[in-house]
Amino acid sequence: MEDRFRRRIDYLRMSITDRCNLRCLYCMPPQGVTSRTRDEILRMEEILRVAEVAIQLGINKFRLTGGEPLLRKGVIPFIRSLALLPGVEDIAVTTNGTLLLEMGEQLWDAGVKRLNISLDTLDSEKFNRITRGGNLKQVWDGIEKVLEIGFAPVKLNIVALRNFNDREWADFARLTLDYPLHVRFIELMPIGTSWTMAGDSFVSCEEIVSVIEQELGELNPAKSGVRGCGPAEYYTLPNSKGSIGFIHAMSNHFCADCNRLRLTADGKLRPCLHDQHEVDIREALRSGAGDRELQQLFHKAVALKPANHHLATGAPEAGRGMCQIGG
Ligand SMILES: Nc1nc2c(ncn2[C@@H]2O[C@H](COP(=O)(O)OP(=O)(O)OP(=O)(O)O)[C@@H](O)[C@H]2O)c(=O)[nH]1
Ligand SMILES: C[S@@+](CC[C@H](N)C(=O)[O-])C[C@H]1O[C@@H](n2cnc3c(N)ncnc32)[C@H](O)[C@@H]1O
Ligand code: SF4
Ligand code: SF4
Repeated sequence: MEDRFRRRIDYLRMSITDRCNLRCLYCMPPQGVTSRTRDEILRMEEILRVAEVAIQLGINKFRLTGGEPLLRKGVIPFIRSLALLPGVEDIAVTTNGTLLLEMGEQLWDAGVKRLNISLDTLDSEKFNRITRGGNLKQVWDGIEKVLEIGFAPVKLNIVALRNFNDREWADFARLTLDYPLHVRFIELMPIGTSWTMAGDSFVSCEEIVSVIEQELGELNPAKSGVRGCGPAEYYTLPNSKGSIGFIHAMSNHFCADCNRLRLTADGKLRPCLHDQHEVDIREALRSGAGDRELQQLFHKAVALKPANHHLATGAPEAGRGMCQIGG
C-alpha cells in the first residue's frame, strides 16, 4: 500500500495485550491503566485474520508489542501460526525482557529470530525504581539467554532521561564492545504518562552522541547496517561486536519515511502513533466481514496517515498511552 505522501506501508505493529507486569514511570501510572475487558481485546484468531488481510495488501513485516506481549496467553502458538503464513518476511517482538529466560527457546522455535528489549539502566536499584518493582537481574539473565540461543540482532531500547540515566550512556555504549548488542537511545516522547515529564526529562540524541564521543571517541556510521524496519540510525565504536543506535523521534523526526500501521489490542487500526484517528476493525471481524471489506478498512487507515507528528508544536494528546497503542 502507498499513502497520500507516497510512503510505502509494509509494516504492521500489533499490540497483543494492553497489560504489563511492570509500571515504567514514563509509560504507565502507578496503578496501571484500566485494561480493556477480555471481550474487548481481540482474540488470537482475530489478530491472525488481520495479519492475513495485511499480507494480501503487501504488508510483510510484523512486530508484536503491547503492553508486555509475552504475558499474552497463547502468544507462542500465535507466533507459530503467523510465521507459517505465506508472505511473512519478518516477525519481531518488543519486550521488557522479564520473561525471556523462560520463554526464549519457545520464541525461537516458534519463529522469532530477533528481539528488542527495553532496559533503561544498568543499576539494579534504579531499574527497580524506573519500572516500579522490576528486577534487573531477571532481565539481564534473559538477555544473556537469548544471545546464547542465537537471536540476532538483539537490540536494547533505552529511553534517555535526564537526571536518571544520563551518566550511563557511555556504559551502555561500552556494552557493544563485549556483546553483540545494539543499544538504542530513544528520545522521550510526550505521550500518555510522559506528557508532563517530557519537559524536564527530555534529552536529545545529539547530546547523547556528544557525551559518548567525549568518553569513548568518535562514532562511525555502521557499515553494514542493522536488520530492522524502524527509524534508528546506527553507529559503531572501533572493534565493537554490536552498534549504538539513535531514535530521534522529537529532535529530527523520521515521519517522511514512515512505513507502518498499528493494530491496538482492542482492534483498532491506528494510522499514526501520535494521532487520535483510529479505524475500528473489531466489529467488522466479529460481524463476519469478508477479506474485501477488511481490506477497505486498511485502505481507510492508510488514507488517514498524517505527513508527520506535530509534537514539537503542541499536538493534541495521542488519546491513549504507549502501552495501550502499542509503542
Ligand atoms: N515517532 C515514532 N516513534 C516510534 C514509532 N514506532 C516506534 N517508535 C519509537 O521507537 C522505539 C523503538 O521501537 P521498537 O518497538 O523497538 O521497534 P523499531 O526500532 O521500530 O524496530 P526495528 O528497527 O524493526 O528493530 C519505540 O520505543 C518508540 O519510542 C513510530 O511509529 N513513531
Ligand atoms: C510501550 S513498550 C511495549 C513493549 C514492552 N512492554 C517493552 O517495554 O519493550 C515499547 C517501547 O516503548 C517505549 N516507550 C514507552 N513510553 C515512551 C515514551 N514516552 N517515549 C519514548 N519511548 C517510550 C518503551 O521504552 C519501550 O521500548
Ligand atoms: S514500557 Fe513496556 S514494560 Fe514499561 S510499563 Fe510500558 S509496556 Fe510495561
Ligand atoms: S509519528 Fe506517526 S507519522 Fe511519524 S513515524 Fe510515527 S507513526 Fe509515522
